[in-house]
Formats: sequence, C-alpha cells, structure tokens
Amino acid sequence: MSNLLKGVNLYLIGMMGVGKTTVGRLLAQQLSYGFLDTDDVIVKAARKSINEIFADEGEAAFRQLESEILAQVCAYTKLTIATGGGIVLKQENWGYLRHGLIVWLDAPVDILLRRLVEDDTRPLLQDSHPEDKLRSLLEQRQSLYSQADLHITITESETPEQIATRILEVIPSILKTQDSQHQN
Ligand SMILES: Nc1ncnc2c1ncn2[C@@H]1O[C@H](COP(=O)(O)OP(=O)(O)OP(=O)(O)O)[C@@H](O)[C@H]1O
Ligand SMILES: O=C(O)C1=C[C@@H](O)[C@@H](O)[C@H](O)C1
Ligand SMILES: [Mg+2]
Repeated sequence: MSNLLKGVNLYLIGMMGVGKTTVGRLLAQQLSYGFLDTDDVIVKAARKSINEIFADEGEAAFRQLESEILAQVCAYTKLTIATGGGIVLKQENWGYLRHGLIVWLDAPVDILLRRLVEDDTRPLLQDSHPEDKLRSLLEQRQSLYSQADLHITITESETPEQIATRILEVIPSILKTQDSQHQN
C-alpha cells in the first residue's frame, strides 16, 4: 500500500472528536509513514494549550498558526496528518491539503458528543449547549468536508483499528479513479 501511495501524504479531516488523531496514528503505523497532528505541532510551537491560544490570542490567531503549520508540513512526503477540525475553513488551506489524499472522517453528532462530553480541551465546545454547537459547526462545515477525496462514515461500534483497515482497503480504488482522471 505504501508503494501504491508513492509517498503521497494522507490528510485526515472532519469534526472534532471523530477520531482523526486516533485513526491517523494507526494508519501511519500500517503504512510505515510518519505521523503528525497539526494541533500538537501548534501546541508545541506556541508552548500553550489550544484553550490558552484561543483565550489569549483568539480563534483567528489560532487559524493563522494552523495555516502556517500546514504550509510547512505539506513540503514533506510519507506522512499521515491528522488536522484540526476547522482546517477546512480557510480557502488557502485547500491548496496545501490537495498536495495529498484527503480523507473525511464523518460521524453523527450524537457519537461526537458522547466522546467529547467529558473533555474540556476543545475551546469551541466550552459552551452551555455543546450539542447545538456541534450541530451548527457541522452544518457550516459539511459542504467543505465533502470536498475530500474519500468519505468515510463512522459507526458507533467500529474500533479505530477497523476504521483504519477500511480506509486502507478503499484507497486503491480512489487512486485508480484519480489516475484515470489525470489521463483524460
Ligand atoms: N472508533 C472509536 N471508537 C471509540 N472511541 C474513539 C474512536 N475514535 C476515537 N475515539 C475517542 O474519541 C476521542 C476523540 O478522538 P480524537 O482525539 O482522535 O478525535 P479528533 O478527530 O482528533 O478530534 P480533534 O479535531 O478535536 O483533534 C478520544 O477520546 C478517542 O479515544
Ligand atoms: O473543530 C475545530 O474548530 C477545532 C478542532 C480541534 O481539532 C482544534 O483544532 C481546535 O479545538 C478547533
Ligand atoms: Mg485531533
């Protein structure tokens, strides 16, 4: 598989809590790829948590850092990159994401909510109505996420390992489609 991908990076996009970081790590292992998480790179570079960046500098500053990190990361090959849930919001980011294969992990809001309800590390969810917030974020972003090369719908019972295996199984068909598009 890693030969088939010819070193092309995999970018995981999707809502917070869908499993980009968890599944991305497994995909990297199975592909013998490196693994990067843009949220982690931002936290290390800023030496602050995501909550602190949002509180001290605001969301716009976070988004700026996110674009700068993505621009640097896409210069490398053989990486699986878990992105932040809002990476799709900036048009310029799509130019970077398109250097690789973009995989949208998609799950219904009730699954996301169950996973995140105890988690206070996502500043956009520090809201008195987290379910409404997730619904409105998904509504705003759905058409952006849907520009991915691959759409993977997550079900409640699937383990991260099963999801990673499913992604690896469908990638060859996507590569074929893309090759035939390039030939036409
Ligand atoms: N398939 C799964 N089944 C059960 N729990 C999962 C699954 N995938 C991820 N999780 C759990 O859900 C939570 C969120 O996962 P993760 O951090 O990977 O999401 P994310 O998409 O990277 O979110 P963010 O955009 O906020 O970085 C974690 O606690 C993780 O262990
Ligand atoms: O969905 C979002 O906008 C976010 C998701 C996280 O990955 C972080 O990038 C941050 O909490 C913002
Ligand atoms: Mg993550």
